[in-house]
Amino acid sequence: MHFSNDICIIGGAGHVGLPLGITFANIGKRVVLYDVNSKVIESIRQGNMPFIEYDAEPILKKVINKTLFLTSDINQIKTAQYIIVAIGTPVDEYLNPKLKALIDLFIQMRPYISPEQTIIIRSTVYPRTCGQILNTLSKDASGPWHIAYCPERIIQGYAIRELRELPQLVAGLSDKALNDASQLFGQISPKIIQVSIEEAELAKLFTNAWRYIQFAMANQFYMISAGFDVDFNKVRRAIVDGYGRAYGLPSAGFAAGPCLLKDTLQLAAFNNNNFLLGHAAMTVNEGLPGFIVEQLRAKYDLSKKKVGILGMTFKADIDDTRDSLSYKLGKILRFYGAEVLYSDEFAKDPTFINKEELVRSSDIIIVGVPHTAYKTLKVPKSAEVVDLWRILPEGH
Ligand SMILES: NC(=O)C1=CN([C@@H]2O[C@H](COP(=O)(O)OP(=O)(O)OC[C@H]3O[C@@H](n4cnc5c(N)ncnc54)[C@H](O)[C@@H]3O)[C@@H](O)[C@H]2O)C=CC1
Ligand SMILES: CC(=O)N[C@@H]1[C@@H](OP(=O)(O)OP(=O)(O)OC[C@H]2O[C@@H](n3ccc(=O)[nH]c3=O)[C@H](O)[C@@H]2O)O[C@H](C(=O)O)[C@@H](O)[C@@H]1O
Repeated sequence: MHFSNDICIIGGAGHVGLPLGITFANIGKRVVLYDVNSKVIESIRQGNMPFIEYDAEPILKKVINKTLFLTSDINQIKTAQYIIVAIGTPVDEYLNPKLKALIDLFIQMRPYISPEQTIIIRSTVYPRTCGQILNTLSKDASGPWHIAYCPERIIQGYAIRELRELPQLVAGLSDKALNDASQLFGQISPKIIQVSIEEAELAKLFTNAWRYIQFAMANQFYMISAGFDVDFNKVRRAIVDGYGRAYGLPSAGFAAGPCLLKDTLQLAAFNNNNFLLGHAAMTVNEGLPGFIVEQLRAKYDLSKKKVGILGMTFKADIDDTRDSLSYKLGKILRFYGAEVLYSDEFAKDPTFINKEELVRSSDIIIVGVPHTAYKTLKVPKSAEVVDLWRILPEGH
């Protein structure tokens, strides 16, 4: 069968789908990005990245309407040899994985796909989801379907570089799926690591849970140090100095975003909520804003204070506010009557003020996220500063 396109990415306007599409289009593949968000599609068509992904926009401008195309017409998925699925896979308000959207997508796709196509799941999935998708597609005795799982492992903001640097885990529910997906990703990844579907599903979740737990470790140490009136950063520096076994100890700070917590919870749900370390990490990381507020409350009547939060995104030097802990911090401060000011270098919001104004008008300044621009920000000596990341200049 002849396909007029090489790849169709479902969820192609998202943080995972778009940089991946740009990367394949840049090596000459004909890529169609299919997404339900037609407003964002239009903007990408004009060559504009809808969010920060370093180094992506110049390549987007080069490939758009040449090898990279956008559509909100589901019919287009018929046209591609490979279908890559990169839609979101969140947990719900009861901390359970929301599987329905992904399964429903396959039910919706079913009339437009054929067994000649290779389907690659890129989203992070709850274990055994890939098998369920195969069952869903095979219900009417059609097939055989070729489904691969190739989890995305980039960190947001640096996908263009990391897609070329990171080894790619590849698993298949058929030999053809495994070979096709390995062949495709072999063209952009330096190394293909073939594993079983179950191994790949767990590998992805273990990676994120492991990172989340590491950050929780640092945050717990920070809280113990603070309760003891000791500077955790100094302790950390002393620990890692010349002591290789401790190099992996991160600094303390808000560990948040759309992936680490949600993937830790997916793993917990899969293991019948028997994941003590994962749940403990959630308690520690999600408890950090409250801990900071309690420390401040021990010193001040917050109802008489203006508190400024520097950095509203979920991590440094990007514009994504999804699941950022800075908002939770703001909410708790307001609960205790503080007047709260927000500022960010990248996220746009008409209620935010600029960083200079924020530091000028706040009694207490808390760094939510260590944007590089804060390295040279002059903070009045009179202000109380909470800077877990130690990003502000020394001696404020
Ligand atoms: N953001 C990241 O850096 C990473 C995310 N992941 C995983 O990748 C997956 C996607 O995450 P993000 O890209 O961050 O999400 P996102 O929300 O940025 O992108 C998802 C895209 O899918 C579209 N979409 C949703 N339902 C659709 C449907 N039925 N048909 C067509 N398009 C649809 C949305 O409009 C959106 O543009 C998740 O499973 C996530 O855990 C994995 C590694 C890194
Ligand atoms: C194990 C791992 O490194 N996971 C990555 C993570 O990427 P993500 O874009 O969420 O960024 P991240 O740099 O890990 O940051 C997540 C959170 O951790 C915080 N953070 C980061 C570095 C640090 O030393 N301390 C810290 O607390 C950040 O501020 C942020 O709130 O989640 C991605 C995902 O699955 O979405 C995954 O592909 C990435 O590889």
